[in-house]
Amino acid sequence: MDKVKISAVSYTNTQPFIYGITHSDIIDQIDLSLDIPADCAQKLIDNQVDIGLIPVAATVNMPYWEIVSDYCIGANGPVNSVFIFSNCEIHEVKTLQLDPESRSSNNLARVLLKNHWQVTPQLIVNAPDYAHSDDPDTAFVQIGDRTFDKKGKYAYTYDLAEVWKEFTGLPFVFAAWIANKPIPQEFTAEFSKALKHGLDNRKTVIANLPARADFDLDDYLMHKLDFDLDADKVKALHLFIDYIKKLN
Ligand SMILES: C=C(O[C@@H]1C=C(C(=O)O)C=C[C@H]1O)C(=O)O
Repeated sequence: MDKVKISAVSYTNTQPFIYGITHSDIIDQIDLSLDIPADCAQKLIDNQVDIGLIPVAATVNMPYWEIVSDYCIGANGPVNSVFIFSNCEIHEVKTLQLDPESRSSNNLARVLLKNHWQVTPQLIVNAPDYAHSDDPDTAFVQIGDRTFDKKGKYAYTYDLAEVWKEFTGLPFVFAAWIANKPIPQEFTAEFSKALKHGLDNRKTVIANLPARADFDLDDYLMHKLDFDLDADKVKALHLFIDYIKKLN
């Protein structure tokens, strides 16, 4: 059988899954690549891979997709790695610079700005520096490890999973394991077991990560991230997709 091609997110949030996959026999059946979230999505859309840990917002452009496994990159309340940082209070924002590596959080920011905060800033997709502007009315979507040392560096900080929870009462799913074609059940069952193995060994994963003085990796991987794709998260995923479709 050909190997199953899989693209996973190259950030710290995915390290438990990578540990589980690479410490299970299923690794012999997998051709694994690590990519930024936007590229995970593009590879799945372009059929360069069969399964991706892709930003759920990217499913909006896919003719066929199915969820693989009961695991995801989610949060039930603050996630501590997905923010709008801003030079001004959120209601004053005139320009929003998007994060080029994101698909879900850029859309989550737009959904919350429109429906929760009720402001409609101009969007900048390819800012010269996505993380910086001297303009006093500019805000920035930022995700992943690049945010770990950023809190306190901007005048205002908004954790987008926390604001989504205030807005909907629900957890949030940033990325899920999604296939662009039907995957044999024998494979998905073993793949799920490998993912669970990684989650069960998070303490080992954390011990193996380079320690950081500026970020609590244990709190992030054990508490802030919520990896279980439970019924509330599936509900949130579909609600989010509905909001995205109503954006324009
Ligand atoms: C929690 C996070 O979730 C992520 C956010 C994503 C996005 O905005 O498209 C995609 C994958 C996840 O890595 C994060 O990266 O900090």
